[in-house]
Amino acid sequence: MIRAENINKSFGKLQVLRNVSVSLPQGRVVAVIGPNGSGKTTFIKTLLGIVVPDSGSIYVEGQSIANRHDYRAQIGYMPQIGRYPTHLKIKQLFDMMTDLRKENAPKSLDEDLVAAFGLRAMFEKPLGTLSGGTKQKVSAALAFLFNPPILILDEPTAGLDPLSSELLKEKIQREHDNGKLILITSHVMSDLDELATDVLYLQDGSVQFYNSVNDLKLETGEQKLGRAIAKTMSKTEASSNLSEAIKI
Ligand SMILES: Nc1ncnc2c1ncn2[C@@H]1O[C@H](COP(=O)(O)OP(=O)(O)OP(=O)(O)O)[C@@H](O)[C@H]1O
Repeated sequence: MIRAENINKSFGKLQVLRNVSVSLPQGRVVAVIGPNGSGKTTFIKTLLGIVVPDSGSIYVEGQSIANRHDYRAQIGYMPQIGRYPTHLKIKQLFDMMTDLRKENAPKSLDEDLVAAFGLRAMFEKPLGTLSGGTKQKVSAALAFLFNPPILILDEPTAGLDPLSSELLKEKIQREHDNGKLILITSHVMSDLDELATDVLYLQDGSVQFYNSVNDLKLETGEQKLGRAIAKTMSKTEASSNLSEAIKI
């Protein structure tokens, strides 16, 4: 469970997150969506402690993350672009990560994705020589490796071939069935339609809405998530235009 309270973040004059407050419970797959530059990755990075908010608080399993790092062991993170030391081989990266986690690593590693993606056959390849998609596979396999209760996946299927994308979605679904909290940012609506239980929509750094997928579909009468979101957005815009008009 993650709770964010009144998160604000600016980079110079640009305010990227505005009073973001949300509760993200275990057992949900929350799609974090919004236009390019709306603050999705920045929000995710505040949860991971990579970006420190200017104000507001974040709690993981009820405990504030301020000035702590140990909570990170509960989160598996797949970045939008994995940047790894180029000379390191895949095997060395996995060994290094396992070594770093030694004290709080689980008894058995989750190597489902290592097997599904056939990564073992590439273990001796230096990371700098890998294709973009293969690097994505390494990032995905690492995110799931320590069986964390929370997964944060930034554009997980971008750059993956169709089969690998399906394998990753099947894995996400299995971990959802295991009761994990999974946050996904993606612009691929069909993927989110298959996976998400909830939608957190950010625009200009503010939460426009945070609803369950079922409610969004019921309220709009739309069966497809993309259409349900578009309809919800047009209602939100219409109501904000109306309130602007009333002010005038
Ligand atoms: N470290 C930084 N320094 C300055 N500006 C930043 C930094 N990180 C992000 N920004 C700016 O903050 C805004 C939000 O960026 P962010 O990456 O969070 O958006 P996003 O919603 O994830 O976008 P996309 O859909 O394109 O991935 C952008 O205008 C971006 O240029």
